Amino acid sequence: MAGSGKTTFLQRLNSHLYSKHLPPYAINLDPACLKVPFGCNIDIRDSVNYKKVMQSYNLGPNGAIVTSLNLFSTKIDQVIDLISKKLSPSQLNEINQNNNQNNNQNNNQNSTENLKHIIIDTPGQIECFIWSASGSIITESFASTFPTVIAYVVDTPRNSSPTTFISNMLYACSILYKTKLPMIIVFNKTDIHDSTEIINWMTDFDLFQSALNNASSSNESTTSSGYMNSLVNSMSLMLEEFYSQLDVVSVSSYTGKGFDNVLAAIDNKVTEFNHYYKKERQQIIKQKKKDDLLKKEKNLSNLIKDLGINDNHNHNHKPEKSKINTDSVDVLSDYDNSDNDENSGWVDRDDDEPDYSPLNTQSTKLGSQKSLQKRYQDALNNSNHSNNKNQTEILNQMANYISKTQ
Ligand SMILES: Nc1nc2c(ncn2[C@@H]2O[C@H](COP(=O)(O)OP(=O)(O)OP(=O)(O)O)[C@@H](O)[C@H]2O)c(=O)[nH]1
Repeated sequence: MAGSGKTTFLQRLNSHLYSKHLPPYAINLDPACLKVPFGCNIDIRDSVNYKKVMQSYNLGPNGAIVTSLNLFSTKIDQVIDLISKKLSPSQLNEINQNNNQNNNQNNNQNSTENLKHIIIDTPGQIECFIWSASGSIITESFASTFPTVIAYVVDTPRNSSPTTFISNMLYACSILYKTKLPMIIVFNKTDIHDSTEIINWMTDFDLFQSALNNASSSNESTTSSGYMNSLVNSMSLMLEEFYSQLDVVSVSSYTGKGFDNVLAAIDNKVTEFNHYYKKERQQIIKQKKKDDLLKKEKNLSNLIKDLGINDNHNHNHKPEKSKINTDSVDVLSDYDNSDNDENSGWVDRDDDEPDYSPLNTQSTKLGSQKSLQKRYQDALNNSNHSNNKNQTEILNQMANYISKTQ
């Protein structure tokens, strides 16, 4: 939340880690801030000029933050590479094993650094980072390479009213479900307001309700208080499930109180990330790869159709009967007279319609980039235009171009 003390919190966390001889890798992603009060390894302001973005694209402050982040996100792979180079070989091995990759393994055998924490400051406006495309790209890139934890910094004095508290928790809830990453709620500024009562609201519904009643009775002039109370009450009940997924810490970035608890909570959430979240992420990435391949397959079919060349891929698409295991499950088609019925219940496709059936999607036809390349070549070889040397050459060039760009 804007002004909750994120930058001050990171400044204190940075110095706390230094005092423990665990210097972090610090990144600033807020292009609009005037000054970063801690030493940054990567600062978005070094690569993007926020004021120029505003002028060049004729944007307001928030639009310029989003555009600056968009520009920066195009280089996020380089950022990840740079950080990977700071990792020790054993850390890198662990990451590569977890990600089933072998690349980068030998790049930094000489690295003696033992980097344990990467801290990232983000713009305060939720819509600029969490709900923007570049924000998703940046968080996804980090989360698919390193264990990633979100610290949601709450301005404790400003959240002493139950209504503001619930609105803030709804914000946090939306971030948790959007990013699908483990989250720590950090109650900041406890040097000016104690957070114990607010934290108790998260576990004790009666306490929260009496605080809400007290607040509304002291503010009787508000005509909508009845509606507001019942809404806030139901929301607090709804958020119970959300609270159970959180680690909560109270800190003062001003005095430095509570930062050992922050480190303990981070360790706890990293373990949680490795146990639960990573599996889910890998599933998502796998599904995304499958969807991408399907999309490429569809685009290829459309291209081949547009070029007017023959593609044997879409013919003979009916699955072989022997491949369908009908022994274990009774299906309607069991009652069909399959000998008399030519199609055995399979609907004929148009000649030019690509086959997206599950059987086909799992086959080797969609298995790799190579198979797509082969399909181009086969289609070109079968082309009616094969006699025309020039045209085939052009088609070959196009096929090469497309396979490179995919
Ligand atoms: N008393 C007190 N003040 C704090 C604490 N943490 C931050 N502040 C003050 O809160 C104000 C906002 O802090 P920032 O760190 O700039 O907040 P931010 O969330 O990074 O702000 P944006 O990036 O603009 O959203 C500053 O005046 C800080 O000095 C704290 O623990 N105690």
